[in-house]
Amino acid sequence: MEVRDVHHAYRRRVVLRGVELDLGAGMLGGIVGENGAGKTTLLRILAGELRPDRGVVRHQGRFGYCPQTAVLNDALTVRQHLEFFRVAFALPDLRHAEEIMEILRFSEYADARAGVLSGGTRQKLNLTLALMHDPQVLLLDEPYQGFDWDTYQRFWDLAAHLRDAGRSVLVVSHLAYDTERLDLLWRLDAGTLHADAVTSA
Ligand SMILES: Nc1ncnc2c1ncn2[C@@H]1O[C@H](COP(=O)(O)OP(=O)(O)OP(=O)(O)O)[C@@H](O)[C@H]1O
Repeated sequence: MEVRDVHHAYRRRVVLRGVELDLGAGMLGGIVGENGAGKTTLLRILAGELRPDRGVVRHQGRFGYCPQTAVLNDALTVRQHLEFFRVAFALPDLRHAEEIMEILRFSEYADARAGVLSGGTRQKLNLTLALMHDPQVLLLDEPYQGFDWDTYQRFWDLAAHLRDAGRSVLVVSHLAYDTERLDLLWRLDAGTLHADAVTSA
C-alpha cells in the first residue's frame, strides 16, 4: 500500500496535512495517535470510504476494512451475516470464515442474533466479516475493543499469521500496547505520520 501527500479537512477543521505511508506485503504496521488525531479519518480514506481533498492511495488486490463500530443488523444471526457477505464477496463457501470463528472462539454463536451478542462478540463478528475473503491488505480500526485478554492475544497471533502469509496488516489504535508485535509503527500527530520506534512496552 502506498499513500502520497494525503490532505483532508472537515470544513475548516484541517485533520490530515500531507500523510505519506508505505506498507509492503508481509508487513504488520501500527498507527497510534491521540483521540481526535485523525486516525479514523485516515483509515476511511485508505478504505476508499472517504475521498481525500488531495493525495493518492494505491493498494494492490483485495482489501478488508474493519471499522471502529460494527455495522451489523441486530435482527440477523451471525450465520446470516456470514452468508450475506459470502454472496457479496462471491465466495464459494464459508470455510475461511469458520476458521476465523474457531480462532476467535465464537463458533457457538453462529445461530445467535447480532442484537443479543455481547460487545466483544459483536467485535469478533465485525473482524470476521473484514477477514473472511482473505484480503491482501487489511485495515483494522481499534480491532480488539472489548476483547478479553485471551482473545486479545489470539487477535495478535492471527495478525502475525496473516503477515507471515504475505498480507499487509495495518492496525490503528489510540493505545501503543504491544508495539513489539509490529514491524512498523507510526504516530499520527498534527496531521502527519511520524515513524516511531518499535519497542517492547
Ligand atoms: N464527519 C465529520 N465531520 C466533521 N468533523 C469530523 C468528522 N469526522 C471526524 N471529525 C473531526 O476530525 C477530527 C479527527 O477525527 P477522527 O475520528 O479521525 O480521529 P481519531 O484519531 O480516530 O479519534 P479517536 O481516537 O477518538 O477515535 C476530530 O476533531 C473530529 O471531531
